[in-house]
Amino acid sequence: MTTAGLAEARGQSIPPPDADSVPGQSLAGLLRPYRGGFAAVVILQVIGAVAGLAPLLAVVELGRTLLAPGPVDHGHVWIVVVVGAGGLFVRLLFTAASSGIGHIIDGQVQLAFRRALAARLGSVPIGWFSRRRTGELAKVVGEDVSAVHPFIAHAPGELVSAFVVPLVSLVYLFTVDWRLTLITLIPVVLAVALVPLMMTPARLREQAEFDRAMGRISSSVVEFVQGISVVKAFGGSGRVHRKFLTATDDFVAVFHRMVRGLSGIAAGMQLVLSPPFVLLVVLIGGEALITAGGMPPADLLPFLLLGLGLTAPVAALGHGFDDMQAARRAVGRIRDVLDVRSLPEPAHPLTPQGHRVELRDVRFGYEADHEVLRGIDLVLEPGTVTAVVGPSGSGKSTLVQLLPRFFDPTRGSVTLGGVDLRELGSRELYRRVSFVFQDVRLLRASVAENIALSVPHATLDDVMRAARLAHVHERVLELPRGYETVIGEDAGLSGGEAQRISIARALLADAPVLVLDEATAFADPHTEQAVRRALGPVRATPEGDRTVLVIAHRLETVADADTVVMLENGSVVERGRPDELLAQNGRFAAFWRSHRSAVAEEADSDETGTHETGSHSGVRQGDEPR
Ligand SMILES: Nc1ncnc2c1ncn2[C@@H]1O[C@H](COP(=O)(O)OP(=O)(O)OP(=O)(O)O)[C@@H](O)[C@H]1O
Repeated sequence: MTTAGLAEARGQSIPPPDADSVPGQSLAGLLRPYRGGFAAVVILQVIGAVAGLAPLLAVVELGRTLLAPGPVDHGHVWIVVVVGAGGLFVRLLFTAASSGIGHIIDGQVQLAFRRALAARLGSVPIGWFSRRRTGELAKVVGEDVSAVHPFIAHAPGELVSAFVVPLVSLVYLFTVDWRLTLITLIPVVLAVALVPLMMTPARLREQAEFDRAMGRISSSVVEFVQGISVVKAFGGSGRVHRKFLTATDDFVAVFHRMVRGLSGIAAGMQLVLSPPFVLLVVLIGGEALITAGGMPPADLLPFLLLGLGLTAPVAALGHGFDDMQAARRAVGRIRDVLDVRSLPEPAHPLTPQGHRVELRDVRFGYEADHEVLRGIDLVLEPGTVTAVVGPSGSGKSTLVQLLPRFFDPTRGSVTLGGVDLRELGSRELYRRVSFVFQDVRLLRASVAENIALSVPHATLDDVMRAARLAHVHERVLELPRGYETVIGEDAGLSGGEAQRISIARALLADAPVLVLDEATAFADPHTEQAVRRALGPVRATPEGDRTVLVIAHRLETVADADTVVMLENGSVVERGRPDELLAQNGRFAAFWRSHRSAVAEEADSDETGTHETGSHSGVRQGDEPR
């Protein structure tokens, strides 16, 4: 059973979000409210960029005035100096304002992204989490959202200024001398001409190989880190280490190939955009025009000063390219999460009558072309325990997860008290259905809070009563701060203890429908008693007899069940009372016999001391409460 325990904690405790609080927003939709802000950033940046030309033009004008024959016009010089200084001041003021607004918008956009992601994560099917690692989701909400920073805070302003300044300069230079302007553009034209050479199929193939080689390194590191205990215990470190070395060697080869292909073009680009080359072109062209074309020497000055700025757009496109690529990939991952379909909430929720559970021709597959449940018909009567048994992979976990609506069936329906679960509000659903699965998730909160997740107003007496029923009270009292002990901080719990806390949680919730996956990994006597307590004989709840569905692993649970359902390959192959099924000597009887001999063998090996306890498997403790 793989379902994230996060789901368990959520299902029993955190109120599901209201349907209308879940925004079905796309990225464009999220950015729409900031259109005005982006416009302000761009306008302020344009004004700042244009004003920034004033000091340069002032220098040009000063040069011309001072170099002109005849007496110097001091009044004119002063005006030019003041205009230049004023331009500089305006530039600083407006670009600072533009950058400030850009950063404020960035903060707001990041907050909006994180809120949208949180809302979406709160509304996706709980089962969706089972296929994702917590770290992967934390990366999307944390790092990936932060990675949009250059995209939102810097790109609009920087790009605008990188294009506006050369454009205005060009217009001005054309008015001075159109011939030298065209000559000054030669480096830009050469640089642009080199760009297609970076995009040839061979270069793109090398880029793709580079990405793949990076991916191989990352996955070999992840494999090593995640499986470090298994790798160490089973001596596989050599193999994993070799895999890492091969991945890095591969990467070096791919990187060399890519650099060899690109280096000539990149060097050429650097050369033509470099200030010495630009100045050389301007000087050679200017000199030719002065001597042969009759251009006044003072007119060379603006080209020397402004010519260097003309290459800025090309440089700007290259500069920050990696950041922008990273931001694009991050935005893609954010969009993937925002695009996950929410579990629809009914517009007009219905109220179930009683808590009879019925599955009618239920079909379900995680992938479209592979059905895991193939037409299940099942009725769970109140006051009865139904045990699901079957070989590994037969679909037991998938089946029971449909009751707390981890997924909706792809065909057929699951009803509770005559109401399709899809017509039931999720608050109502989790009030009526509680579950204890193997993958227990305890929050980094006190023991009392962990038990009272689903009933936040429960008194300490209620909590202790539930803990006693779940046979964990004595153990809690031994913890450093009793019920106030913060799990994962003040103390850790064994797998069985965590399982019992989770059972106490379900017992306190006292929901009329209980779904339980009996964990054999924590088969200590206390946990077994807790499971037995959860299954009965105290089956009555304030709302009538409890309906229980259990994935049974222990023979006692199977024998005590009212009904046994034998699953094979996603279909019910036998069902009935356990003794009757045994008497029929069919599939269940065969399964029972092989199970019993396996248990006997295990007991023998226990006696010889070779039994594995697996005490911590499937338990995550000390997660931050949400
Ligand atoms: N999250 C998932 N994504 C894709 N396939 C899944 C997922 N969870 C289970 N499956 C597949 O669905 C099938 C049924 O799995 P399920 O866990 O329901 O069986 P099970 O009877 O509970 O097995 P076990 O007793 O080993 O826990 C298996 O083939 C499994 O690989």
